[in-house]
Amino acid sequence: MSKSVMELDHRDLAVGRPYPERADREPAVHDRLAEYLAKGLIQGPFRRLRDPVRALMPIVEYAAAHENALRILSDEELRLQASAIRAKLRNSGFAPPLVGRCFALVREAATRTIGQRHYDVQLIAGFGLLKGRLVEMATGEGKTIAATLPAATVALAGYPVHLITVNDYLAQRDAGEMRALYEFLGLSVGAVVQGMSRAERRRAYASSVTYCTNKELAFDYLRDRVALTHRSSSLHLSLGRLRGSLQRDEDLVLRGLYFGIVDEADSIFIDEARTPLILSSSTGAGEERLQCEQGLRFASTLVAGKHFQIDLAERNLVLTEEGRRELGELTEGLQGVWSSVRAREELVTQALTAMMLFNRDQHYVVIDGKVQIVDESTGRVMPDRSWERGLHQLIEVKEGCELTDRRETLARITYQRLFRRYIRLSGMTGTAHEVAREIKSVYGLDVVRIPLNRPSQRRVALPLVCTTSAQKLRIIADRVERLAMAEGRAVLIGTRSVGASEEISAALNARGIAHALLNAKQDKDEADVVAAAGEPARVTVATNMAGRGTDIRLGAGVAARGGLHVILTEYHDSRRVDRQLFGRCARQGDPGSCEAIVSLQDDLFVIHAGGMTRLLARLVGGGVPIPSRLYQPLRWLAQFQAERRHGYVRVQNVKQDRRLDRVLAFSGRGE
Ligand SMILES: Nc1ncnc2c1ncn2[C@@H]1O[C@H](COP(=O)(O)OP(=O)(O)OP(=O)(O)O)[C@@H](O)[C@H]1O
Repeated sequence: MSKSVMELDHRDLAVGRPYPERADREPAVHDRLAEYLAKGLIQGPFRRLRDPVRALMPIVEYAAAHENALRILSDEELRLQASAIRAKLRNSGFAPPLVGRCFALVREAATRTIGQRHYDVQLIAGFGLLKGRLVEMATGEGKTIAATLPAATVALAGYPVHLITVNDYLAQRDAGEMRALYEFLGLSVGAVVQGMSRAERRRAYASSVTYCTNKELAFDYLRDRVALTHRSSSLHLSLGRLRGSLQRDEDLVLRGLYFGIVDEADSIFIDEARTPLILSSSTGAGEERLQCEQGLRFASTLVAGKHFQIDLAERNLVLTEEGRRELGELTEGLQGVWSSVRAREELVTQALTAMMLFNRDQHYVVIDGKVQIVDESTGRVMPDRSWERGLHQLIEVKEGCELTDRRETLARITYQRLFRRYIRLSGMTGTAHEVAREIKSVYGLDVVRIPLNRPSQRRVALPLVCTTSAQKLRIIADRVERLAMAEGRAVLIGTRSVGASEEISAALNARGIAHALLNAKQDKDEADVVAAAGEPARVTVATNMAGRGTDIRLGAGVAARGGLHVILTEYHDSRRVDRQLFGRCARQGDPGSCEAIVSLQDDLFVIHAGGMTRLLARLVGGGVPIPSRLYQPLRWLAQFQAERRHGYVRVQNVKQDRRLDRVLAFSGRGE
């Protein structure tokens, strides 16, 4: 039976293969049965007695034992300690007493370089990460610094470490803020972000610790897979390297998948795991523009409900029998793609999808005459990505843009499969327990909840549910006027789409309320906008770009006035994402408050709980909303339905992956 991630010790990291990664095989049925029985019969009765946090606590004592001795050393002597511990880690592995000593060293180095001393709870979290757990640390509890403990320990032992996060801003910020610490210990740091050349990427991945995003990592890995498949086998790779004939540096960018620490792990493991990553190459636009224009023209003559059915919740669209007949008549006598029944139905279905299911400033933005996809979970544009099967070109024609070339798939992978290939994987997030079961079954990671460093002072107000969007905008503007203008607090308003952020911005402008806007279209000054968001009377309107990971520091006097106030203007498909937005306030024991001001016209309610929403709208009429728990069942139902649908897509993704795996194994190809 293959070892689980938790059972590995440092020797497992020292695999001698040229491109180390874990073989990604489904466990055999008898192995799964044995594991199930062992858990149920042996561990089951004692489960309640086992406290996963308690098992990690001894690390605090081990580290404390070295603290005084390290504190009196000069910088030079401390650096010598760091180089002395390298060989020990390499030879004796990650035994808790040695890890404790290493953590004490990193803690002392952090105090001297970045002016922050790891809290005890951060040592516990760091040890959990080193052991391959998914640690749940509440928002703002300092995951960035906690991750430096296992990252530096594994890097000192000589193995490459990847710190994977959700966007370029965070990858760059974290690498920049932690650089002095790593360099003090004799380690190098790299960051991989969009737009970097292969040589720059290779240099960054050659560093001891590399900060990167899930997307950059996945595409770099896919490119390596393609390069590797072009060689006859990994045997060839080893022989080539032995002979020195293989120019490894020319075609591979990564050094394999050793130790991966995934930040915002629920977002990457769950929310982003609905779409497989596809590496494609250009095949030339050719006749496409004309076809797309014809497709959109035919599509616009078809009638919803009669010629096609739309399912907004599933984001799905199908032609009816009548629609097919109508299309046959419309295209009668036409040549090329229109003469094939299958091809024309596919093209017109995609044209309808482009028209009905993809909205500008929600699913994409048009910047410099180009259609750019907006990632719904992070609120950011993804300039290198395009939709498949002609959809991207149809949207370009719909928006009157230049047509980009059609793409052909070269390789594909799901996040589920990619991350299982790390020899040791761990993760951290503020919001994991809702999805702990899925994370355990798909990635093999146990969730450990880390206690707070200081009690939270966050005040969560009851939600306010307005009847209409217009009423919602009015109430939000009132609230901002009172909290920011009159009381001088900092206010962050979170929206779900670029369009919604612009609507709120317009409503604030109409009242003369100065504010900063941060969305996929205005992301140039992101670091400056975030840096100023905690200043007195500052108002910031942002999409999810300012959701996860963003650390808003309070300006002078703001804490005394109540801290940052966060307004959520639309519930997300998942409660976890709502909690992430609320987590921007009241960090590290600061004061802060948050509330939801939403409307019965929000997409989440209309699409996923339409019946209940209409009923409530009738009952309430157009009255002034009062904060209430009354709407909780509506929120619960809508988010439950949305999550259930996303869960279904993820399961299908994993199944398709397994099917592809079997087919590719049969045909002898890698990916
Ligand atoms: N040990 C420490 N000493 C001093 N300041 C700290 C310490 N740990 C964290 N902080 C500060 O706390 C703030 C929050 O840290 P960080 O952004 O890493 O939290 P987080 O857990 O990643 O939050 P989120 O869940 O929102 O991503 C930062 O300003 C950071 O500098």
